Amino acid sequence: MSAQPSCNIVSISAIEVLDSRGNPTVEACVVLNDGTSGRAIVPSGASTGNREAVELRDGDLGRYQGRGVLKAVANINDLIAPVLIGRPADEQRRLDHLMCELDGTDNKSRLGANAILAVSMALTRAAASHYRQPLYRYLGGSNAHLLPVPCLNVINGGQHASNNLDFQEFKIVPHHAPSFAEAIRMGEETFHALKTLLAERGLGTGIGDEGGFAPALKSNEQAVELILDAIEAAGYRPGEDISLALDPATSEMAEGDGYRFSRSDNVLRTADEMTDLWQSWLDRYPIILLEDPLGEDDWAGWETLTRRLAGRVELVGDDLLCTNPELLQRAIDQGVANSVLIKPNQIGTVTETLECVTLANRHGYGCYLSHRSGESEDTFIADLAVAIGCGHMKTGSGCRSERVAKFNQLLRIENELGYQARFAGRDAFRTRRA
Ligand SMILES: C=C(OP(=O)(O)O)C(=O)O
Ligand SMILES: [Mg+2]
Repeated sequence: MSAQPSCNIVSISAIEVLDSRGNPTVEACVVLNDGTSGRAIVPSGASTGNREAVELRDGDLGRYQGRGVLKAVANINDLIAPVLIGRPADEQRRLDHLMCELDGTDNKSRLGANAILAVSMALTRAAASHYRQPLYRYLGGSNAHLLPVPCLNVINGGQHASNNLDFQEFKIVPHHAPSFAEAIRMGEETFHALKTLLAERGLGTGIGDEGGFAPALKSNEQAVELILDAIEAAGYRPGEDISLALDPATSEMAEGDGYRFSRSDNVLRTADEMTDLWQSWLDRYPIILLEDPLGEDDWAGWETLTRRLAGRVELVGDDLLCTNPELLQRAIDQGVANSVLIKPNQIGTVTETLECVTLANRHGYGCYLSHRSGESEDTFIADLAVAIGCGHMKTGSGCRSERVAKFNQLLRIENELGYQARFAGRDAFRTRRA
């Protein structure tokens, strides 16, 4: 029997590249002694949670209005590379741990979560390439077979558009499909039907950061009603074939103890009034997932909301939980939410992302995988979705290449898996109490 050739790291390098908003971000490249390599680009959020790991920006260097990432790039080239070179790339947990130790802070503010994650993801890719395995199989093993339900963000508001919608994401969820490919087709047909309908009604068809339309509308409700009309116009049944998911990103609306809808009616609502509002929306509309229905500091409000609504809808903590196992443990202990949003750059390593997924699985919480509003052509999260079998993911809408890249990667994976592939469907969504 021949010995397995080693996969020692021979070089790690980084450069500044651009994200989908035209802002700089970090790309890392890891090369191994067998000649294989891995490359990864980190994304960037706009409506970020306060407890996210720190994205290091240059701030005062006069480039890109302070948004440059040359410090993060230098941290990879000068600080991380010397520590990791010579070590085996398939020791992901050890290497991620070493980077965290080298950083030495609770929130990765010294090296930058953007620096650490770029290397962490590039290491995974390099190791997968060394073992000649697709990324989803290297990460997920032989059980990686479940294709996620795509949640397409077809109307953008909040921090992702400069219109008058308070809520950030209005998504369609094509769950009644035999395959991922068919679900994407249903989603894109509805997206195009929505474009036609907006144009017919004299509404704008320009798009927001995540590729959804960003029209000026009378109310948040009107966005939902337009989408329901579009689903029917495309020939599908709202709630049966295609349901709705919302991310109102309410941390952005928090004011004192309440939430101000400053873009529409300007009313300040209490947490209880917000919960009443969501309950009335659940009564009226086929919504199966609500993300950040209350703000990141409103744990008391979340407890009540979870008691009232977790039996009816998936309640996802994004800003509240920040892909952070410690915050997720608190949610589990307090009976808050029944699902966690998974964004690798909120926590900063592949290892800690997988730890958060494991914790969620152990306690019956859903894992809802997510892109960021500032994305790139990197498709790591598409493979990650299949690897962890999370069953549902959001990655924007189908007219921006950085979002389409993820759909296309999932189409490739489904095709490659052939008869082994299974589409998650509606069962992927939690409707149970925490
Ligand atoms: C994807 C999101 O937006 P951002 O990347 O701006 O945080 C979100 O809030 O879920
Ligand atoms: Mg969110």
